[in-house]
Amino acid sequence: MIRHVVLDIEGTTSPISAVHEVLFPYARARLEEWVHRSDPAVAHVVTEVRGDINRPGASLDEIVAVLRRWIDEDRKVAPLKTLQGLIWEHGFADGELVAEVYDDVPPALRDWTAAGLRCWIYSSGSRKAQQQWFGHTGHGDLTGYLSGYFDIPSAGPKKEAASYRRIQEAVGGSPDEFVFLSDVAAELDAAAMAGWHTIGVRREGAPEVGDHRSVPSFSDMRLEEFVR
Ligand SMILES: CSCCC(=O)C(=O)COP(=O)(O)O
Ligand SMILES: [Mg+2]
Repeated sequence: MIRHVVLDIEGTTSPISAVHEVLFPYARARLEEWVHRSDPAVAHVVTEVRGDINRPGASLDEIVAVLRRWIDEDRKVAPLKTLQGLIWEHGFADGELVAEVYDDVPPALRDWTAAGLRCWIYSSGSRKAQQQWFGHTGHGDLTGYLSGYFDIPSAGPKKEAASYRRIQEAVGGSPDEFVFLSDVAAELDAAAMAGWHTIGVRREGAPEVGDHRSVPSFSDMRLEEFVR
């Protein structure tokens, strides 16, 4: 029986454009100023970037250039995601950023949690970013429906089966109690390899998701199919 619904963000709960055309440019425009801040969390990010590029002596200007390139290439790497999360946190607090979630997401979260399912987020965005995102949506604060958040540092990359096993171990329960919803076939493949149920979410115009059962929106998922 399904007990845990694990959700991807970009392309699943939220439009890809909300991440790529709003969040990414917001962080990109502020990177330079942030990298030069004397803040221990930022210093940790800088050290991690230097390690990732194997250049312990890289200047801050070089770090900024690397981070900008990673944003442009949509690289899902931990130091970039951590720094983006720090920058976005301020944007949400100031009211400059509001998270866009599809209209069908809040009622589905409400219905699933009311039926006893636990809902979790697994995204490449940092946990801080995920919490800010669901705390500041155009539909209000949705964090009350969420049991927890997983990101690259806490679970691992989304296209590796081991990451889903780590989430399952952290949450508890057997693999067949988990269902993962995502728009990316390789992520669904990895979850299926870990023994999870999978549902492809194909928002308008989205590509196919291989052999996984798919739905165009959360409203098209009948709860009884989950809890049977
Ligand atoms: C709102 S969290 C930030 C989303 C993000 O940075 C990202 O890269 C989206 O990755 P996902 O794993 O949700 O596709
Ligand atoms: Mg996605």
